[in-house]
Amino acid sequence: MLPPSTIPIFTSVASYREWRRKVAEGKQSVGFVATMGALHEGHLSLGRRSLAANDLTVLSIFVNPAQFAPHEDLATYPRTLPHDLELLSSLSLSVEIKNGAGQLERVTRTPSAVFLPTVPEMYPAGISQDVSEQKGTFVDVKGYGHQMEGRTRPTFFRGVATVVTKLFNAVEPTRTYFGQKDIQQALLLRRMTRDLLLSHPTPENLFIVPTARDSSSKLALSSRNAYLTDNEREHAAPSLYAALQAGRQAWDAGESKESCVQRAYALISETAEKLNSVSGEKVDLKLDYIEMNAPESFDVLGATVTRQQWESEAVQGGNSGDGRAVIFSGAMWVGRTRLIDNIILGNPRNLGIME
Ligand SMILES: Nc1ncnc2c1ncn2[C@@H]1O[C@H](COP(=O)(O)OP(=O)(O)OP(=O)(O)O)[C@@H](O)[C@H]1O
Ligand SMILES: CC(C)(CO)[C@@H](O)C(=O)[O-]
Ligand code: BAL
Repeated sequence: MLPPSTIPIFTSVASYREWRRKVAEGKQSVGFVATMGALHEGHLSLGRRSLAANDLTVLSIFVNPAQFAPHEDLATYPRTLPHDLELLSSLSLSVEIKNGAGQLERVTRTPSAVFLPTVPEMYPAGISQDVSEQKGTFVDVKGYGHQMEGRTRPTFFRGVATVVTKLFNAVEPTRTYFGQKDIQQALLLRRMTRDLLLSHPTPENLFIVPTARDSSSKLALSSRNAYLTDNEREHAAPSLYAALQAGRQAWDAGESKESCVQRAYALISETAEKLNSVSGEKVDLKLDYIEMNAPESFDVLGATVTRQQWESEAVQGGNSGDGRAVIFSGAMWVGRTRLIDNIILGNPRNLGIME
């Protein structure tokens, strides 16, 4: 039984498509936000971007087994559907639009539909989390899924690209919105839409929305933050963003990549030492990686590269010269919770990140 919702919920591709067909007759634009639920302000910020630019907004909630490795947290991933639906019911945005007579009119937009498919609906042939057992059709964005997050989660992007292709095929969005928090995911999906010649959405219509953060600690909002204890959330988790900021300062001051990464490492080590020297609840803080990567290839920057060298090097496709962007990202374990975060060194607009 589904919890009550003021927004229509579609649990099958067929029922969604029937609704979508009627919408298409009215030639209305459809904005789409894909989520795994346990919604928070980060998801809502994506929703608002969609409401601002589209006649209709569809959100999906689907915890995709294919992107979790067998040892990962699929079973315990937070599932909070009633609360998610409440949040979506109170999501609205007042926008000015041109009416049929060409006059400006103020209207209030709210989400139009929630796509809430079951696992068999998304994987009719079944799905194993073990890639060696999988059969059928999968989408692999070759060459872009093994760096950064892909080093620790080698099958993650295959699972993401596969499910997002299915979601795009089902939802047929005009525009779609992904979060900068998962920057590799967003850039890889944009590449996928280009490589697969998708029309719903086109690559230009895949938008990347800046990371929503806790207003005081600056911790990136994330569904998995629900795993954190109060102590971990307050004292340990914010050190990842602080470490990235320390590295940024060094980059801006002209230090080499290696030195920037070391400064970031140092900040996390100091935090870990401090936490372990005070009595009380033990906080187990372990860095997975902190690295700088080129946004076009995800290649790791050379150890001696400085900002000046990076900006003076020519690259194809707009991301060169002043403000040439670098992805500075990291992942860290706080107890049993794996957190990720990133900042863009240089101009985020060079990567098509919204303001
Ligand atoms: N803090 C955030 N700011 C902006 N976008 C976000 C934020 N957190 C998640 N998103 C985006 O919301 C979309 C759905 O993400 P998802 O449902 O996995 O949430 P999540 O908080 O990233 O969960 P997890 O803890 O599993 O990483 C993705 O495009 C993701 O990048
Ligand atoms: C894009 C996505 C919804 C695919 O399952 C997921 O990876 C996420 O929530 O970021
Ligand atoms: N937001 C990314 C989803 C995942 O970690 O599985």
